[in-house]
Amino acid sequence: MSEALLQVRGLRKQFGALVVTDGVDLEVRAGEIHALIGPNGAGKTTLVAQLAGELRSEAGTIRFAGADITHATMHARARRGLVRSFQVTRLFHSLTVAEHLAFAGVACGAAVPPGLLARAGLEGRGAVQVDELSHGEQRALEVALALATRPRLLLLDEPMAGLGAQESLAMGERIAALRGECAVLLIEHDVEAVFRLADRVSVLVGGAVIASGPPAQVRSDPRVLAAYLGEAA
Ligand SMILES: Nc1ncnc2c1ncn2[C@@H]1O[C@H](COP(=O)(O)OP(=O)(O)OP(=O)(O)O)[C@@H](O)[C@H]1O
Repeated sequence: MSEALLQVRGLRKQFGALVVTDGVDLEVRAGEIHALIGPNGAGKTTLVAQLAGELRSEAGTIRFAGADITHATMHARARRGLVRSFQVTRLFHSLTVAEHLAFAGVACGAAVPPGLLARAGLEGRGAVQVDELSHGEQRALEVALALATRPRLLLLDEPMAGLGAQESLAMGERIAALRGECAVLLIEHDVEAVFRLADRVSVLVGGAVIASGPPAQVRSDPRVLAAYLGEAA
């Protein structure tokens, strides 16, 4: 079988005496929706920051699209197509949706893909200032901004957090529509949404991946039931 798009081996991060990720092994295949689940404090957000290049790792290797990117900067990773979504609420409140997208296009030196607003559920909202968008629309814009850079792997850290049931469903549909176009590594606490959406699921517990595979297999894995899903499902 060909090499996975993302190959993580033995990745480790500690803050002072606290070891947060510890020997993480993970593979994400091209075009798949891969969910990363696990209990609070398991190290999911830390791992995503290590993958995106925001946090340096103390040990381990990260290969992406055939290259060793373990020591690459965040920008170098993004140029290769490894991109995380950023919170628009941390960006420019007074800029419009269209202006944000134009910036994202300039930042990655590519034209914004056609139809991006419609695909993000933001059709007709280009002229609206970001601080006038609903929370759900802001989260949708975050995904659209990341997609504007034409990623090969999109890292999404809880894109459904704080959304209502309808908005969550719509976000799930938009993520599902990316399947085959770019790979997605999705951190999500809504276990039902994860098992509906993902092609494969990895379970992070205590800073290490204890199981990885198709949803049905992971869901019935005794180690996963004991360490996490027994309480969540
Ligand atoms: N910058 C930091 N400095 C010190 N400790 C940190 C830092 N970032 C995270 N931690 C600690 O690392 C542990 C893992 O945090 P992390 O946010 O990665 O877990 P998580 O799996 O994403 O949790 P959640 O599901 O609750 O979001 C926690 O104990 C957290 O307090």
